[in-house]
Amino acid sequence: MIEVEHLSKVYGSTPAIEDVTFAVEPGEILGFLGPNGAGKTTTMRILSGYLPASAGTAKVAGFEVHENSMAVRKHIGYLPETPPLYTDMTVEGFLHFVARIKGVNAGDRPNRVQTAIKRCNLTEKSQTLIRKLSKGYRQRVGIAQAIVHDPPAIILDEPTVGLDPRQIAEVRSLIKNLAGDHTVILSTHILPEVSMTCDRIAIINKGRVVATNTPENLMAQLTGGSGYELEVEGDAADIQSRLVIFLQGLPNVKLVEQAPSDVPEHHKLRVIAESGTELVGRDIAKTVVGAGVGLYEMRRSQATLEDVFLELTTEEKPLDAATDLESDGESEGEEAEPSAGEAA
Ligand SMILES: Nc1ncnc2c1ncn2[C@@H]1O[C@H](COP(=O)(O)OP(=O)(O)OP(=O)(O)O)[C@@H](O)[C@H]1O
Repeated sequence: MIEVEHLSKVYGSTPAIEDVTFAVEPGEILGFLGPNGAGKTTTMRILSGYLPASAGTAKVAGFEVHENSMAVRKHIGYLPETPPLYTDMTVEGFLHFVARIKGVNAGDRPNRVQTAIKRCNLTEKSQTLIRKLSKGYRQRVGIAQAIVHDPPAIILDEPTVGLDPRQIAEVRSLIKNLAGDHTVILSTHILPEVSMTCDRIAIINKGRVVATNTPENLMAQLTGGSGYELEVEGDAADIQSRLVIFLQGLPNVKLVEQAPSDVPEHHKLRVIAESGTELVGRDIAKTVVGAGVGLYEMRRSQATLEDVFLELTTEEKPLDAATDLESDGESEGEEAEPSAGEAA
């Protein structure tokens, strides 16, 4: 449904994205995750047909975004970071207006507008002027304008920014309900957002896609993934010379790390599994006891999405072959300012 190949964008002499490649399957929700300034908005604006790329291609529903930008706008719903709303219109009036400019037939418009209003829980506000709405309701109108023409692909740039926790939960469940019938790309730098909402994640850092995979696979591939955390009691020299060495000799153990502890004789260890393998907890417990060390506590630890994100965006360390990696790309392009009225 969405295919991006070797896409680059340069603003003046500043590269914003370089050689970005990924695909989104029909009905899938892809989380586009990256720190501030990573290039998420730039990629989304190119995909929506509002910004020309400097190099590479992007196709939505089979249409090349630059060559067929009008067709793309009909097949895509776009919610920019700041929804462009005509605040002197009522919710329903604005959605009729957007439906018209998106090419929905006059006969179909009332039905499409009512469907978008219902899906976004806007029924009680449908006759309210947009300027009188709270931020949460405005965001829902932003999503309603993105789906009113029933596009197969929807692109949402930071859809929950500035919302309160209840509104965030509502917007997330709305997005989940859109999947299946629609292909969704959701940009965010909020980690729980992607793990709760998305089927797959593309992590972008400094303009490059550094990983694309399911959240589970990313966590499984992470170096220093799953393992056990131990709290043990004993002489520091014994821990170092015996226990750590014994633990390191167990099958599938990649590394044994020692964390600082405030209490003397009380030590915290982390036993980390080789990528893609599991450790046997019973063997670890036996090893501790066999080394003559007291075992206070032992619990499984799993790499979190935050670990993955920090590892990939702090050091730009690529994952293994199951992850899409991008190579260098060169491009040139023009300066572009965000255009007004992107939704419309
Ligand atoms: N109109 C512009 N002119 C010049 N440089 C720009 C322009 N828009 C973005 N950039 C630069 O391009 C890079 C990518 O910006 P972009 O807005 O795409 O990142 P982002 O991942 O969406 O960030 P954020 O999460 O902060 O919105 C940044 O270095 C930014 O400063």
